[in-house]
Amino acid sequence: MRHLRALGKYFWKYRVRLGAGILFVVLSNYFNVLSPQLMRFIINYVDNALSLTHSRVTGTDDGYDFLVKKVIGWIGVQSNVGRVVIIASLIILLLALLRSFFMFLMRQTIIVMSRHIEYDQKNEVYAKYQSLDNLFFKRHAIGDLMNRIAEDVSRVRIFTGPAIMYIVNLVSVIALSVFFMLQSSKELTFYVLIPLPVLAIIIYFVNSTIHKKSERIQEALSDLTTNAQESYSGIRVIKSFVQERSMLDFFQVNTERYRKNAVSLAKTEAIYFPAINLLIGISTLCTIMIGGLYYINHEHNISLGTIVEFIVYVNMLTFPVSAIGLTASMVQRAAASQKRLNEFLDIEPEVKDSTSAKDAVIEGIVDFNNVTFTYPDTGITALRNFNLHIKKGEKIAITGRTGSGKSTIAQLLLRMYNVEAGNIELDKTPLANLQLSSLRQQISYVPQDVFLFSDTVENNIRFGIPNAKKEAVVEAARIAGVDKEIEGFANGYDTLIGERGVTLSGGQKQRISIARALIKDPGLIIFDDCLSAVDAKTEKEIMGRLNEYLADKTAIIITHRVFSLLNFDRIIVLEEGHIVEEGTHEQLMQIPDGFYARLYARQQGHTGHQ
Ligand SMILES: Nc1ncnc2c1ncn2[C@@H]1O[C@H](COP(=O)(O)OP(=O)(O)OP(=O)(O)O)[C@@H](O)[C@H]1O
Repeated sequence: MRHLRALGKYFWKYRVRLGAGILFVVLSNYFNVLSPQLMRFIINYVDNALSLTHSRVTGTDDGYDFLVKKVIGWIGVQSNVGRVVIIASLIILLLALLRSFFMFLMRQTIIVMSRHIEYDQKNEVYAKYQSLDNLFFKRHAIGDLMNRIAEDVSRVRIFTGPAIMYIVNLVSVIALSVFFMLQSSKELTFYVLIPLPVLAIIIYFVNSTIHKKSERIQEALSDLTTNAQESYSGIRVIKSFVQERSMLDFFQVNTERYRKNAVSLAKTEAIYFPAINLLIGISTLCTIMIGGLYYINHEHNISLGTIVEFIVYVNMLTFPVSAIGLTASMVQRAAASQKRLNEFLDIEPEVKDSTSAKDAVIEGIVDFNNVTFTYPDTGITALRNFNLHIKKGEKIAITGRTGSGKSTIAQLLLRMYNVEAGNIELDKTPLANLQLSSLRQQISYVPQDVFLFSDTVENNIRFGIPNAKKEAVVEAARIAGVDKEIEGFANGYDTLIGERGVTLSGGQKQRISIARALIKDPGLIIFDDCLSAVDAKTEKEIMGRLNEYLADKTAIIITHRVFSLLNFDRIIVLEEGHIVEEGTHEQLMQIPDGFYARLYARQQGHTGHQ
């Protein structure tokens, strides 16, 4: 429960709505509890008037609300019994209308408030995601992250909306009806309420069972969703490896678990409502039986009207009391969800701006000084005492075996992680002293694994510069060597990419992603093996155009293909996180049995005929 305290700021923000909502709930219940009193009046009045019971009616004006007293005073002057009945009935109808009107207002305030809070919370969670670093995303599964923004926030909304409404309703309906019951007859109230503690105990136990079972269902459902999600995204692999059957079997194991839990929950719920109805029925029975006996024996001022009044009160309590269990589980679930949200919102990203971080124009001087870096999640040391100094405008190529630490250099330059030992400087300023947004905005990075959004080609290219002109988009596409293909699409640059649009080839995706980086026109550019999916001839052409574009820029190109690196100022060969060969193409070719020379010879053999 204490976790829900975090919602205090939202309740404060929407205090007017909340306050009005609570008032409307109370008012709607107030008008609701007046009608049984009028019923008592009508029955007693008729009973009296017809003298059916030889003037045994007693207590007719006891315990009425002052408003009811006023109404009775007003209609009591009528001489005709039929008119009194009709007018009183019309007033009961009016009370029902008033009640409904305030119920309408209560939904308009409390439920609307809950939607506002939901909106604010979703934005808060999303903003937090954006501020977190790579490490967080490595440690959490996508499904789990999705759940926070969808499932947890909506469970909390069920608390801020319906649950709060039910709680206020329950408290006010019990308080008001018990108050008027006591006004009417203390003795009868006592007997009518006897079953209630039993009811509360049953509700408590059955509800906690329901809660546990619902949690299990939720877990099973979450596994099921993750399972389905993976199958959809990996459908091509599943089909090509002919694993449909085993995936289906696996899915069925999950659905079976879900079914078992759901059936078990349905069985428990099947006991819940009949049990509540039985106890409420017992209350009604007590009213009729004990009230009847009092009435027959002229005891405790009980009239026929009082008995009817109590029956209506008992029925009035049925729904709110039977909703106790549901409300309690809404609160429990919301508390569990809010706990998860609080834990998440309290996470401090390891990579963040220091107070002294400044916004500076990056020229492109790079220094790695004795950098050692170990990935915190895997414990793999990707760079060891790594030193690299790049002058402004220099073009550096990095090659080396897979896993030798090439991509890590890019990740560290973008400050996706903090280094463990040593330091990295840009333009002779330690990375930690540069504002993260400024740093990342001024470095153009093309990652190894391309990601394009389900949007148009044009918007994907201008992603980093949302207001870039169309000409700039086209120019970036031209340098990246993908303009002709885009123009060949039926909708050109407006072609939609992704699930609802065209499926691009790996090479096309890579080049659009390059265009996205080029449009930023930065001082420092990093390409991480981003031409691996294009053929050697296209790569050479693109490299040719890039050379022009890169003239005054610092560039780091990570690649496994070395034949197009001839013009590079320096080529670096990495092995297990440190440099093993370094120099120009000519210099590296001189190293007998060197990694570069062998790689070059091998690739020349493959590409010589192209
Ligand atoms: N995000 C990560 N979390 C944990 N370990 C990682 C991560 N990225 C890389 N590693 C590990 O760090 C080492 C260096 O990886 P890196 O990606 O820098 O190599 P690479 O030379 O770029 O390889 P490739 O040529 O295959 O892209 C590898 O052993 C890899 O398993």
